Amino acid sequence: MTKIAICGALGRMGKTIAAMIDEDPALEFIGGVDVGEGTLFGKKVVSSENIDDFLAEEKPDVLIDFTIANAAVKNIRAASKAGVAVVVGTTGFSEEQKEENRKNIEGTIPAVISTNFSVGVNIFWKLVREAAKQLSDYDIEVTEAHHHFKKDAPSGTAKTILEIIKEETGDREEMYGREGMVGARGKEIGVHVIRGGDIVGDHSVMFAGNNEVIELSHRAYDRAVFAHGVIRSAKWIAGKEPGIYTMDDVLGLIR
Ligand SMILES: NC(=O)C1=CN([C@@H]2O[C@H](COP(=O)(O)OP(=O)(O)OC[C@H]3O[C@@H](n4cnc5c(N)ncnc54)[C@H](O)[C@@H]3O)[C@@H](O)[C@H]2O)C=CC1
Ligand SMILES: O=C(O)C1=N[C@H](C(=O)O)C[C@H](O)C1
Repeated sequence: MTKIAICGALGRMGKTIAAMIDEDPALEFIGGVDVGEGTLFGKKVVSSENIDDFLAEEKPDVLIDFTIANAAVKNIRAASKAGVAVVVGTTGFSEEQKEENRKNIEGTIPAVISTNFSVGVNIFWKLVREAAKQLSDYDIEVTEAHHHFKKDAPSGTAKTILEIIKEETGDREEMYGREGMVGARGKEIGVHVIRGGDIVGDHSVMFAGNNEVIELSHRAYDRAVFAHGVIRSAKWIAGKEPGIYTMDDVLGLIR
C-alpha cells in the first residue's frame, strides 16, 4: 500500500484528491499539512510550520502539493530533506523558484511536476504543438478562464501553452490584452485571462489565417479530472530514481 500525504489538504484540490485516495484500495491517506490544523477522512492535518516533524513521524511514500508557489517551494525542500517523493500541481512559480525546486529535487528525490494533471490537457498540448508547428505564420491568441478564487494569472496551463507555441514558432512575445490604438500586429501571441464564478478551467488557442480560423480548446467540468492524473502520478512515482518527471513520462507519451 502506498502511503500518501497532502500539502494544501484543506483546499479545493487537496480535498478532491484525499477523497479519491480514500476510495482506492492501493493507497492509504495518512494525513496532511495546511495553514491551520484540522482533520480529513479521520486523519490529522497539521500546521505547515510542523511539516518536518510530520514527515519524520508519518513517513509518507509520496507527498502531494497543491498549495501556492512560495509554500510549495518550502514543502518541496522539506520533502527533499526527508527523502520523500513528490507530486507537484501548484502553479505560479517564478523562474527563481523553479530553479530552487530543481536543486532540491535533482539527485535527491523523484518528482512529477505538471501545470495540469488532466489526461485531456496533456493530449491538448500535443495538438497545440502540431498546429503551432504547421501554422507558425498564423496569428495566435491564447484565452483561459478560471474561477473567482484563482490567485495566479495567467494559469500554469496557459504558460505551458505559451512555452509550446514559442518553441515551435520562434521569436514571439506575449501581448496581454489590448487597449486603445494597438497598431499593426507584431510577432506576438495574444493572451487573455478571464476570472469568474466557479469555472473549473477552460483553455483555448486560436490560429487565425486569411479566410480561416482553427480553434483548439479544452474545458474541465470537474476537479476530478486533475485528481485522477495526480493519483496515477503518485502510484507511478513511488520508488522511481531521483529526478524531475512529467505527465508524458507517467502516461508514456512521446515528447
Ligand atoms: N496542476 C494541476 O492539474 C492543477 C493545479 N492547481 C493549482 O493548485 C494550487 C491549489 O489550487 P486550489 O486547491 O484550487 O487552491 P486552494 O486555495 O483551494 O487550496 C490551497 C490550500 O493550500 C493551503 N496552504 C497555503 N499555504 C500553505 C502551506 N505553507 N502549507 C500547506 N498548505 C498551505 C491553503 O490554506 C489552502 O487550503 C494552485 O496553484 C492551482 O493553480 C489546481 C488545479 C489543478
Ligand atoms: O487553479 C486552478 O483551479 C487550476 N489551476 C491550474 C493552472 O493554473 O493551469 C490547472 C487548472 O486549469 C485549474
